[in-house]
Order: sequence, then C-alpha cells, then structure tokens
Amino acid sequence: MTATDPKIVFIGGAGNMGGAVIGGLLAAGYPADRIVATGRDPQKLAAFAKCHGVAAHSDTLAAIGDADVIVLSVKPQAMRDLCTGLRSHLDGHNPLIISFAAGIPLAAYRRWLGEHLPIVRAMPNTPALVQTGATGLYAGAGVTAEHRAITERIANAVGIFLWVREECEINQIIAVAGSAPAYFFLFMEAMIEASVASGFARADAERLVLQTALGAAKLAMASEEDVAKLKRNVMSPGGTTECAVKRFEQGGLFHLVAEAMRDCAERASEMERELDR
Ligand SMILES: NC(=O)C1=CN([C@@H]2O[C@H](COP(=O)(O)OP(=O)(O)OC[C@H]3O[C@@H](n4cnc5c(N)ncnc54)[C@H](O)[C@@H]3O)[C@@H](O)[C@H]2O)C=CC1
Ligand SMILES: O=C(O)[C@@H]1CCC=N1
Repeated sequence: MTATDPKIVFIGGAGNMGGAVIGGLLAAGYPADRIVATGRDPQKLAAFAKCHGVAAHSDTLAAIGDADVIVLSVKPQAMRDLCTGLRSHLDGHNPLIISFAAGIPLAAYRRWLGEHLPIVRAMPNTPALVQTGATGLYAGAGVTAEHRAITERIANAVGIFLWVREECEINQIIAVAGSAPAYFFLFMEAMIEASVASGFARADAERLVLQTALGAAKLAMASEEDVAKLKRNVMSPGGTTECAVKRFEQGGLFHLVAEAMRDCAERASEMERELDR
C-alpha cells in the first residue's frame, strides 16, 4: 500500500453496486482523485464521471496498472472472462482484490487470477450510496492486517460491516443484507399501491410510506427495546394495528420471509455450483 490514500479502481464502477459504493465513499470524504471507475459503456461512464468527479476509463487494463485496490463489481456471469483477461496484467503487481459478486467463491478467483493475490469477498448493499450500507466481509488466504484495514475503511465509509469466519456465511449475508434492500422496497411498493388504490395521490402515498419506513428504522436503531416490543407499542388491544398485524400473521408472513431468505442464500450456493459445470 502507498502512504497516501490507496488508489481504488472499481471495475464496473458505474453500475448499481460499484456506483453506490463510490458515491458513498465520496460523500464520506474519500479523495475523488484516488478513485477510478471502469466499465464497458463509454456513455454511461462519461455521465458517471461527470456526476461524481472521478476518473473513468473504458480501458480497464490501462486503469489497473497502479491500483492499490481493485474492486470487481461486474455481474457474476461476466466475472470469469474479466478475471482471466486481467491475469497476465497482474504479474509482478500485488493489489488487494475485493469482489462484490454473489455466487463466486474464492477458489474460482484463484483459478482465474492466480494463487498469489490477496482477495476479500465483500457483500455490500445499495444503501451504501447514502452511507447507510451493511456489508459482509470474508478474507481469503494472504489477506494481511493492512488489507483488512483498507477494506474496513471502504466498508466503514459507506455504512456498517461484519467480518464472517467461514466463506459460506457470505451467502447468508446476501439473504440478510445484500439482497435485503429489495425486500423493504417491495414492502414499500405494496403499501404505496394499496394506498393509491384506497384513493391517495401517488406522491402523497410515497411521502407517507417512505417517511414511515425511515421513522420505523430510525426508532428501532435509537431504541433499547427490540423490534417485537416496538411493534407491540403500536398495537392497542382490539385496535386497528392489531387487526392489520393479525392479517399479516394469518397470511404466513414469518414463514414466507424465512422461505424467501432461504431461497436467496440457496440461489447463491447454486450459482457457485453452476460455475463448476
Ligand atoms: N446490485 C446490488 O444490489 C448488489 C450487487 N452485488 C454484486 O455486485 C456486482 C455488480 O452488480 P450490479 O452493480 O447490480 O450490476 P450492474 O450491471 O449495474 O453493473 C455492472 C457494471 O459492470 C460493467 N461491466 C461488465 N463487464 C465488464 C468488464 N468486462 N469490464 C469492465 N466493466 C464491465 C457494466 O458496464 C456495468 O456498468 C454483481 O456481481 C452483484 O452480484 C452485490 C451486492 C448488492
Ligand atoms: O441479486 C443479486 O444477485 C445481487 C446480489 C445481492 C444483491 N443483488
């Protein structure tokens, strides 16, 4: 690592996840001149660079030459070709590799990139853009304390993080955090649609639902009471909330959520198995 802020090259940096982490890092004060985004779509890259004030390159190989950290943020399906293409350009160069991809184990990166590179698997989520992300981290062999420190600096800038001890736990992190913003968006979407159907203007429905979601999350974080107690605090016996909560319970909400999260983690394992076919 350099004595200055590590130069971080995000491959796929103008995409949803890479872009969210770059945006969060910049908002947290990480110097823009130490961040580079690369990608395949020159127009998208140019717009991203203009919006965020970071350098952007459509030539990834040229961009990684002096990188201290290379973040792999392309879709899992594009990862093999990307990594095998990078391999010969990383000879004699030992950057920390951080992968955001779901469903790709470290063993695959070693096959594609070579054995010598330190690799961290990170599973962030898109609220990183507003520095409210939650990231799971797993360190492969050869990851030093210094590598962990820079990884934590990135993860900490965009929210909270948790190191896991076993690589397979990353698939649980996907179910609990990586994919989970979508569950909450889905719930908000359902509430907005129901509110619109009941007569609210869409803008009013969105404002009320989003503020309520934000307020509930903020209250839960600030409170010493657990979420089950906070739920009960809203429920008057024989009242309106009890009626709504009963309906969710009768519909099997707990079971449904558990099944959806299990499917999510299982899909990550299945993606790992598909790599071997
Ligand atoms: N979207 C999300 O909420 C999360 C995504 N992830 C992981 O992050 C990774 C990226 O996902 P998204 O950002 O959603 O995808 P995305 O499709 O929005 O972004 C991927 C970017 O990679 C670029 N790209 C593709 N092939 C490339 C190549 N060979 N060289 C350089 N750039 C290339 C594309 O132009 C695109 O801008 C995936 O592996 C995913 O599993 C992880 C956690 C959450
Ligand atoms: O849906 C996906 O596969 C990615 C990984 C976690 C969130 N999005």
